[in-house]
Amino acid sequence: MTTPTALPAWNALQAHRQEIAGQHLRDWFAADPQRFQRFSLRWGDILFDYSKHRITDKTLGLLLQLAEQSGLAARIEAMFSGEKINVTEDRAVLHVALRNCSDRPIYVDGEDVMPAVWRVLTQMRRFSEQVRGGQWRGFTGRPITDVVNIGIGGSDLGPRMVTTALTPYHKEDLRVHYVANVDEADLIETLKGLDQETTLFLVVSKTFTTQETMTNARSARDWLLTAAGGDETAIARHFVAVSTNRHAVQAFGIDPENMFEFWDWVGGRYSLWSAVGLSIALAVGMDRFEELLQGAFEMDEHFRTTPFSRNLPVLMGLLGIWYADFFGAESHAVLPYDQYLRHFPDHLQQLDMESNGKRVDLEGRAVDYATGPIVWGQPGTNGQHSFFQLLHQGTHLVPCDFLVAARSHHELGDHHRILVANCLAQAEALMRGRTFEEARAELEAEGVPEDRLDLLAAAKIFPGNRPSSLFLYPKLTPRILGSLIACYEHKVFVQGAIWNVNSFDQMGVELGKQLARRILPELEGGQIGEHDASTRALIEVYRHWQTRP
Ligand SMILES: O=P(O)(O)OC[C@H]1O[C@H](O)[C@H](O)[C@@H](O)[C@@H]1O
Repeated sequence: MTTPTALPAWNALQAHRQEIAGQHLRDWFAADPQRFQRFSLRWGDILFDYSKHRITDKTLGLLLQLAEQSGLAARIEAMFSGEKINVTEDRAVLHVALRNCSDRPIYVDGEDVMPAVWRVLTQMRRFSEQVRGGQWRGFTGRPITDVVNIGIGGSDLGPRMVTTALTPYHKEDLRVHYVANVDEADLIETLKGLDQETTLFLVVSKTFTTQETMTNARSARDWLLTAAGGDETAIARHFVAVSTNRHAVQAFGIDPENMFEFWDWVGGRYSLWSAVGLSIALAVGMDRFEELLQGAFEMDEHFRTTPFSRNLPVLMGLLGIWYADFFGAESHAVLPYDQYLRHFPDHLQQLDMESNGKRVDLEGRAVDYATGPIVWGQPGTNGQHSFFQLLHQGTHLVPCDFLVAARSHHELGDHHRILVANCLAQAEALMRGRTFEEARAELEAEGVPEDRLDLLAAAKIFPGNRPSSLFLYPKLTPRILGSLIACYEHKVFVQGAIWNVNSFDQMGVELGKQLARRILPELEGGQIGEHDASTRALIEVYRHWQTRP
């Protein structure tokens, strides 16, 4: 596999970057009435506007060449056909199989995985219908009113984000909660007001060894048993597990009958489509969950079969590379103008940063180009009243993604119109900016005294030329949401393929875990082992403060 910087298109892009250095998006728009038509894409019910990017036809041509030269097409084919592209863990990467709504078989090691996928989907349907229909009863015979998903990382963020996004579709008398943090405050605050007799726990962990999840699950089990008078048979009515590790599930005391399986070819941050999404199915019902899968499947088909020049995730991926590697942009903001998508940036942080936050390539060589960006964001309009200042006038270039629905799930005065107006206005302002002359003229018209005009006008300059994409769709339905999430997954794939990194392992999370295992007994009073002076002193002070009243 070639390092991207050695590809002819990479050098050409570097030269081209210099070529367009002094040029401004507002002039490009003024000179070309067709700019929006040329740089936007209508895919089903999703409109993707990428005309407010620092690109010309030539830029796009070169970026597409980069994709071709890097062998992206073969990489896509390798993923969809079950090749073990996660080379360090020697695993296939097949979240696409979880939403394969076609009758195409998908093979891993010569075995079609689809029958197992369908079996678990059927199990999820049966179980969620029982719980939602009130037939599944707690240990005293009462129906379930509250579901608590215990999991962290991919076993939390995806399901939490989707469940929140689909709030308008929830069954009203079944509440779904999420506990992730090992900080006891998370579990304690969640359990406040819940009733042991009517609470169902989903212990969700791919490995079933994650310290935070196991600790929370044990405390939840104790909480249940206190109310059940220590009767362990109650556990079967109140605990189900979602995992790849049957053995550990049994060892924890959860009946294998109550286990929902998934497989090592599903990465944690790509797992919401599997039984890891059980909390989603409980909240919105299995029909809606399957609509979510359908939306993702449609995006998969688009990604797999559409020429790169009209391929949504490919375009997104290439635009990200353009800024990360040729403009030095270090971060990427995701700004959903949708309160229900408030956890979308959190999910994308894990998806993108755990996938492409890598410093060695597929051959183990340290890379000398930028890889995955720092992803961050908040729902609009809230962000406008805090960090948008920096987006507009700061010294950093931050490419932004705006997401907004044309219609709300509610009708309340002109709220939604105001929301949309703000979203479009922010993208426009970032792009066009405001010149010194414009600012000065406005101030003059407002009657600002002559001696303050220059100073104020200087402060009111917006350089503009700041890039953004915008997704517009009719309404946030399960299907649209499925397509959007899958689109971001594939965008991450495209970038990882071009950067020549393994987007599917996460070695960077291990070292801290190992050291925490060493430090834990030292905090409990054991002998303090080898540490740097800082860590040792912190352990000592911690221990000292345990003895203070
Ligand atoms: O699902 P689990 O095995 O409990 O893993 C939960 C999370 O923890 C790990 O540290 C990984 O970094 C994540 O990718 C994973 O999603």
